[in-house]
Amino acid sequence: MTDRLPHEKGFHVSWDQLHRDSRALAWRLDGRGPGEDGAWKAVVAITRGGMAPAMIAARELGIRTVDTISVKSYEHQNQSGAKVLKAPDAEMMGDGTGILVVDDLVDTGRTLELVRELYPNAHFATVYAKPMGNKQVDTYVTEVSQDTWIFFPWDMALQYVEPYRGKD
Ligand SMILES: O=P(O)(O)OC[C@H]1O[C@H](OP(=O)(O)OP(=O)(O)O)[C@H](O)[C@@H]1O
Ligand SMILES: O=c1[nH]c(=O)c2nc[nH]c2[nH]1
Ligand SMILES: [Mg+2]
Repeated sequence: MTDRLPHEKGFHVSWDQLHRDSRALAWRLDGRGPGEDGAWKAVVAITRGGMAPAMIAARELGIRTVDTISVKSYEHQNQSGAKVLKAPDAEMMGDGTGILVVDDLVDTGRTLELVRELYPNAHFATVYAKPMGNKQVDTYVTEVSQDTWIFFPWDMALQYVEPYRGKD
């Protein structure tokens, strides 16, 4: 996105790390819902990046009702133009009460801002957060600096690298 700072650093997340961090997120949310015994009504993943963390959190918390919201961000000249391409079940969502909305990360906060406008009473959780957007998140696990690009395991592949001293 044009308004993002250049990314000086890279934060590489393996599947194993993502699993551990998503579990840690789930444990922080355990018993904090508005239902009996602090139960949550449902998990809603912001696609696509929120799907793996949402699945892990739903499994940890014993939540079987899982839905998705798809948000597409557009590059407009003067204002943000995020648009919902696919909404979760309206009856289930209501104003968001008891709903755990999960994404992989918050960066500028634009995606969560839009979803928050639609469901103001939902609880917003991400695994990773950058400072620009962290006020949009209720619960997260790890903060990285704004000039860090987070590389997720689904965007990466193992590759051969030359030895430091070159080939024999
Ligand atoms: O805080 P923001 O600046 O809005 O950025 C965060 C969003 O950007 C990425 O999704 P992206 O829109 O790239 O789509 P994807 O999840 O399908 O990869 C990420 O998964 C978050 O949803
Ligand atoms: O893979 C990603 N890494 C990031 O740091 C990021 N910020 C916004 N969208 C992102 N996607
Ligand atoms: Mg996303």
